[in-house]
Amino acid sequence: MRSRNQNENHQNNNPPTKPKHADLSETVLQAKKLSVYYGETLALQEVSMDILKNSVTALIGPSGCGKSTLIRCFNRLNDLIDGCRVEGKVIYRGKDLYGSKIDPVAVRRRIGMVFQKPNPFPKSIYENIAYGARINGFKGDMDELVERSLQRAALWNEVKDKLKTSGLSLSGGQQQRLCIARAIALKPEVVLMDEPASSLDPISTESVEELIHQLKHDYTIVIVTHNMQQATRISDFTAFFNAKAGKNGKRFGYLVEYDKTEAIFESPQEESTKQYVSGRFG
Ligand SMILES: Nc1ncnc2c1ncn2[C@@H]1O[C@H](COP(=O)(O)OP(=O)(O)OP(=O)(O)O)[C@@H](O)[C@H]1O
Repeated sequence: MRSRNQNENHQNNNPPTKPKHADLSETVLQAKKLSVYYGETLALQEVSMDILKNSVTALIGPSGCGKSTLIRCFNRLNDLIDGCRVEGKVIYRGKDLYGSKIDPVAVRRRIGMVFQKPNPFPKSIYENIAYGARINGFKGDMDELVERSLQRAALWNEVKDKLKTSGLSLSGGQQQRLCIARAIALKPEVVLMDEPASSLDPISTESVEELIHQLKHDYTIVIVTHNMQQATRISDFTAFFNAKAGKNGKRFGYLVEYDKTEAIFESPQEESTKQYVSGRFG
């Protein structure tokens, strides 16, 4: 637990981990002194934070402070980036996801990802859900899984009469809900979302936000967003990241402050958080 007097000049020697007033919640994911390098360049320094079950945690901060880098660590997507190296740990269900015996594909089944731009497969709406389930060995009633996943993603009523048409024929907002349906069909415990509404119009954004709000009853959600109103609307906890130059002059990201969302926006403890959430920088 962070001290309210902690000074960010401490350079994360004693970083915040749990948001305040959240001690009773169960920790699902835990970053422990997590640093990420691209080649020799430090991108993110020693992040320690707990992600709490059945909550929405927003990662906010100026461009380049490492939000996407961090969220990709939570399901080992950074493995797919050449030259990306991770130090420290990500603990999920008592195991370090970066341990030698961990299968990253299995990790991504439990910890799904929804990206900024909707990326449905060039297949039918039905197959967008069924394909992933099938290759992951699903043997149950596929029609039922497709319907349930689309229901859960608040898309069923709009697509139930055209399940055979291409997922690419849907609007941007519908495509993003299809991608969310595809992610939850695999029954993940955690859903990571990297700016899931930033390419959507306001009405589609509202429906995706409403969906996120509902999904947290069954899933744990971590979302990167540049939209601070969105963070206040949908998240329970907010982590503010910033970037600064190291001795070599290169900038790296670090966690400044992590707390309940209302505390971050109404009574932030760090000056840079205050400036960021009031729109004075970034
Ligand atoms: N694939 C990559 N290869 C090399 N460097 C990268 C790569 N991805 C990110 N970086 C660098 O890592 C740092 C953090 O980038 P990242 O995209 O994680 O920040 P961000 O906070 O998500 O930014 P934004 O808000 O602009 O999306 C930046 O300096 C960026 O240039």
